[in-house]
This record gives sequence, C-alpha cells and structure tokens, in this order.
Amino acid sequence: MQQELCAADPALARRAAALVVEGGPPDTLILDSWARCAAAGLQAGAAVQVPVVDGGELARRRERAGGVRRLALAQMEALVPQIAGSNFLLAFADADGVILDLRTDSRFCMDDGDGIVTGSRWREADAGTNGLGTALASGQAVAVTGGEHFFERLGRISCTAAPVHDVDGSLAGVLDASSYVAARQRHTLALVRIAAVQMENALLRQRMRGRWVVALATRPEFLGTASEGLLAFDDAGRLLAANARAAQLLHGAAAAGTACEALLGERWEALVSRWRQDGAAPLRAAGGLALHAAAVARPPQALPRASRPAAVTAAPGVVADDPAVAEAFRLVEAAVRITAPILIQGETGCGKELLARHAHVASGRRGHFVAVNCGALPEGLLEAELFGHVGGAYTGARREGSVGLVASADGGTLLLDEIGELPLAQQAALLRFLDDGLVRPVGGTASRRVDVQLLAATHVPLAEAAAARRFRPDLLYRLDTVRVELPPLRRREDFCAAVRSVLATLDGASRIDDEAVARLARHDWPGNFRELRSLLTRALLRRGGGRLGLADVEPLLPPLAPAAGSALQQQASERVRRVFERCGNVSRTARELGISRTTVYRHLRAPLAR
Ligand SMILES: Nc1ncnc2c1ncn2[C@@H]1O[C@H](COP(=O)(O)OP(=O)(O)OP(=O)(O)O)[C@@H](O)[C@H]1O
Repeated sequence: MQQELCAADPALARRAAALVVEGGPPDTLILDSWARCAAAGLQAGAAVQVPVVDGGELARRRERAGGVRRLALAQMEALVPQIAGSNFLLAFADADGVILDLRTDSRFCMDDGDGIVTGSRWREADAGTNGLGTALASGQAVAVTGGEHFFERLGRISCTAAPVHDVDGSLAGVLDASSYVAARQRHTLALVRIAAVQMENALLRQRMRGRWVVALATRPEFLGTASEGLLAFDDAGRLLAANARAAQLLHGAAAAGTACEALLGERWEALVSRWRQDGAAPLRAAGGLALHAAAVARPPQALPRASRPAAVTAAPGVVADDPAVAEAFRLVEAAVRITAPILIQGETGCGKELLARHAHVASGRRGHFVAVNCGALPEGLLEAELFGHVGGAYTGARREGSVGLVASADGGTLLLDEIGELPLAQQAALLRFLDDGLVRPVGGTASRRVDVQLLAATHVPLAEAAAARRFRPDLLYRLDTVRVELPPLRRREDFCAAVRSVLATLDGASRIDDEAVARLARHDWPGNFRELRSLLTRALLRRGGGRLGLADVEPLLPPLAPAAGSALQQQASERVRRVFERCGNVSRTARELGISRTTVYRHLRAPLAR
C-alpha cells in the first residue's frame, strides 16, 4: 500500500523515505490514514486548509457537548501540571474534530498560520493525518509525529490524541496534546489515554445514574484507578453498559442484556447482599479470572427500606421560592439518592450549610451530619482531626486515640466547609479516601471502610484555586460531580419572602411594611442571610416589636450612594420584571414577592437598565 500511495504523491514518497531513515516506516495506523487522505483527494505538498467555524456555531457545539466538555476541561486542568514546561498545547474537540477548548503552555506558539485555534476543524478530510482527526477516524489513541502528518506543513508538530467514547460506543469527542517534535515527551500518549479513559468512566457513571455501577479489577488496590473496569446493571442484574477495560477483563462476554451470573459467576442477589455489607467482593469471573468487584453506585431503591427517603420538603422557615434555589434543592435530593459527592458554591451566609443539612435529611441516612470547617482547624492537626489517630500518635494526642471527623459521619453525611482552605497535604489524603472509602488513622496501619455522603462547600470558585495550584485538580474533579450554585440574597427573586420569613423566626407577631422591604432590597447584603437576620434583630430591638417601617430600617443601612442607589433600584426593578415575566400577571407577582401591586406597577414602569 505504501508504494502505491507514494507513487501517486511525490511529497508523500519523500516523507516516507525520511521516516525510514529516522526510525522506521510509519505504522499501519498512519498508513491507513494516509490512504484515507489520498482517497479524499488531498495532496501532501499542498497548503493546509483547516476550516474554522464561526463564533455562533462554536457556542452551539460547546453547548451540545455540555457534560462531556466539563469532564474534558477538568481533565485538561489535571494534565496541565503534568506536562507543563514541555512547550505543549492541549485540545478537546467534538466528534467532528472541531476544537472546543484549548490550553497552551505560554511558550507554545503556532505563529505561522498552522491554525490550531478554537473552532478549527481537524477532520482527516480537511487536515490530513493528524492527532485529532486520525484518533477520530480510527477510533484509537494515536501518536502522529512530525513527518507522519499527511501535510508537509504540519511536519514540525507531534500530536498525541485519544478518542472518548460514550456508553453506547459512539464518539463523544477527542483529547489531544501537541508539541513541537523536538519537545515531545514519551509519556504524553499514556497521560492522554488515561485522561480519556477517566472521561469515559465518568460519562458511564453519569449516564447510568440511579443504576448499579460495579467496578472490577484483578487486584483490590486497582479499584478506584483508571485501570478499573466498570459495569452497569439494572435492578434484575442484567448488563446495561461496560467500559472498554471491563469488556477486556471479561474477554468480550460483556454484551448488553447478559445476566450478571453469566459474567461474574455468582447470583445477582448474593452479590448485592455482599456489596451492601462491604465494598469489594472477590469472585471468579466466567472466564476463570479472579477478580475483585465493588459497587461504586447503587439505585435509590437499593437503600434499606427504613432509610428510603420520603418526599422531601424544605424545613419550616427555609425560603426556597427562587427558581435557582428551588433547582439547587431538587439537585441535591437527586444526588443523595446515588451518594454522588456534591459541591456547593455561594457567598458567605447564603445557605450552603442549610442546603447540606437538607441533603442529609433527604438522604434518609441514619448516621450523623458532621460539618467540618476546613479553614478553622490547625494545619498540623488537621489530618488527625479528619481521619483520627491512634493513641499517642503525636505529642499532645489523646491517649485513647480518636476516630476522627470523617469516621464519625459513617452512615451519615460529611460537610467539608471552606474546602478551598484545605492544605495540599490533606487534599491528597482526602482524595485517597474518596478513591477507596478507607480511613487510615494517623500513626496506625489498619484502615477502616467508611460510608459517607460527602458535600463540600466553598465561597471561592475552586477552578481558580486549581489554576493557581492551591487546589488539586484531581480532587476538584472528584468533588465536582454535582455542582450547585446558591445565588446571593441580592439576586434572589424571593427576597421579600426571605425578609418576612427571617422576621417571623425572630418575632412571630411582628410585620414589615412594603416600603421597608423595598429599601432592604436596595442594599447589596454581602453577609447575606446572616446580615439580614442581624439587621432585623436590631430593628426589632430599636422599635420594641410590632410593625417595622422604613424609618426603622433606614438608619441601620449604609446610605445609598446616588449611583449605587440607582443601580440597586434598577436591580430591584429587574428582579420584579423577571418574576412578572415568569408569572405573567401582576397579582401573582405581587403575591410571590410579598409586595403590593402598586409597587409591582412602579417597578414595571421604571426605565430599563441599559
Ligand atoms: N433559604 C434560607 N431560608 C431561611 N434561612 C436561611 C436560608 N439560607 C440560609 N439561611 C440562614 O442563614 C444563616 C446562614 O446560613 P448557612 O450557615 O447555611 O450559610 P453558609 O453559606 O453555609 O455560610 P458560610 O459560608 O459563612 O459558612 C443560617 O442561620 C441559616 O439558617
């Protein structure tokens, strides 16, 4: 085939000859790709014409890629420190080869029009043999080095790319790391391949939410790593999906619909009851291979009957009428059914802990709710506080030792508040725990399996902390399974209801005028609910109870700067308009916001912000 190709294209013939001199003829993956390019009518010596989609199309493609793209971004973050300094570029492209996202080393510059930009499309039919296009066309991880590119112009680059498959086997995208040939590193292909496998595994877990997902490995210590096999089963133990590693471990027997017993050599009910008691179960697969299997996710029905969550409503006094807040409550209720880690982001005092407590109630877990403020524990003792210690493990340690905060939440819920403050060393220990569910006390050798619903809360965006190397991207990726954003009070549509609810918890007999509420809505509440509660308490004390009016709250608020005042006024009007657009009627808007219809009309008439 090589001769035929080279006879038809002199530029390709030169390249093939040079490759033989450099280190051997191109392998079949590359030759097959050259054949596809030649069949598509490409000429190796011609200029590379890489098409670029416009901004609107790029935005639509990003939107379509949704969850897969988020997984890719997390993997790219994790890859950056591993190949930093090697003059590289990382790209994630969709199944058409259109680059959706790029991360580049500051020293990597394609300054002469090679065109590796977001929106550029790297299908073989356009760009010839190249990492992204050839991984997509072949469905395999591939390294395309220098002269192996079909077009001569791309001969300076080395690309390593791995396709990412969805659970149904379709292509979900492709990850690529490229560098100049001289700067390439031998381990890059392995890193990219692992990142792609991790994306595939995360996709499988996402798609199979609410199902049994079982991890398989030849040794227990491989469970929780990128080399684990994953199988998803329905309630009756029939196979729904398998990742590539599981298919390999089961010697190709992993066809959808196959009964668990035929695959894992044991009755489904027996395995389920073993998984309920302990994480991993050794077994002998149908092919005779000794394997370890652990359930890593289970359906809500699989919870013991007594702990199955009833229909959940927010606790009395909790205001959750704002659509974003209501959605946050719904999301945590769904996440706890499959014990997925939850990351709550929001400003101080906006209700992160309250939402975490709601998650605990919704989960029906019988263990304790344990909240840990990661920023408040002394750094030297943090690991022992979290994971416990054996007696006398360090100077000042309790003689009888301690189980630690993580183990004290066993069977319950653990909230790691201000997770962004967790020092790097403890981040590594936490990641280990998330990977294997084992708690290892400081100074001890024995470990203990602990089952917790994990929530982490932060007021700083963790992606920024990860970019600044203060937070491990791999930990971020694990915690960020379900992310919930709680809006600050000043942006909540249920602001008026929040004021009235907090007031009712302070003094059930007191009331507040619309005018006073409108004035409160013009403050920006950096302390959110905590600040609101404190201000209303002071107002009630000043007045001695009864009905709060504008004169009672005005002196307690910072004066409105004229510009800020009008900005906040506009904010309030926008909030009313948003609710009005949703309800479509003034009376309902007034009821929902807890203000009079006249006030609604006034806001609707206010000039629109530019
Ligand atoms: N939706 C709500 N309805 C009523 N009260 C609320 C609501 N959200 C929060 N609060 C009250 O506000 C106070 C602060 O809430 P919480 O401790 O959950 O905030 P947080 O975001 O965890 O704060 P921090 O970031 O400072 O830890 C609590 O007293 C809580 O009861």
